[in-house]
Amino acid sequence: MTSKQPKYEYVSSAKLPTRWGEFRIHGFVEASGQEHVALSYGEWQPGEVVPIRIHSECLTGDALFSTRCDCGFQLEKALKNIVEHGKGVLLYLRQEGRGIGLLNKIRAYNLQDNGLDTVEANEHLGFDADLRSYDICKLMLETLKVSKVELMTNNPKKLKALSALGIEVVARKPIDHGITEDNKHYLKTKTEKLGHAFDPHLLK
Ligand SMILES: Nc1nc2c(ncn2[C@@H]2O[C@H](COP(=O)(O)OP(=O)(O)OP(=O)(O)O)[C@@H](O)[C@H]2O)c(=O)[nH]1
Ligand SMILES: [Zn+2]
Repeated sequence: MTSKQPKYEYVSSAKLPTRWGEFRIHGFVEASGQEHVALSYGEWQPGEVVPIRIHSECLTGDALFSTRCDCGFQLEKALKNIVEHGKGVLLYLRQEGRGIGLLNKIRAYNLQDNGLDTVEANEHLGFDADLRSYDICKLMLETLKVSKVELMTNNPKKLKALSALGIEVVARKPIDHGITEDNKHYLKTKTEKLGHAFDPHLLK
């Protein structure tokens, strides 16, 4: 008899107090060994619409205060929104650099310092513009008993990916927070080439 190994595993959870309130952190691991975490706040009934953010790892923006991108600002805003709303989930996916990894992202930044845009830089290095997968979100949300969501994002790919996984996306909440002179060009490129829904007035 053959038994199919689960592709992902839920490992454990613990309290995670933050500057904005006390979350719970949940650990997940993929068969490849890649680790991810989810932060949950508050409680909900089965079938209730829960505000969520799917955030891809950005060490430079999330932890090192970089203003080259909007990631750190969005992360902080998402956690604040969740606490203000009284409930919600942050899925923190460890797919740094849109899936190319930290050191390749630094290579891509170097190319951008020399004139390429964020998409051209990825392509110059031999990668697609965006290598991320959102498949693990299904297990993470199932584990947290979330089936209907309001998604904080400007990225249409995340909406499509969740719907394809059978998660009902009831609404999109824009998260256009953290636009700086350092990241305007990057955000414009994401709007023009990757389909992000940014209000063009904000990027002038
Ligand atoms: N390859 C590459 N990755 C980048 C660059 N700048 C930021 N990133 C990565 O882009 C990802 C941004 O992820 P998210 O915060 O989920 O943002 P998003 O896909 O733009 O979608 P929303 O913020 O939800 O609208 C992170 O993994 C960053 O590390 C870059 O110039 N090149
Ligand atoms: Zn970033």
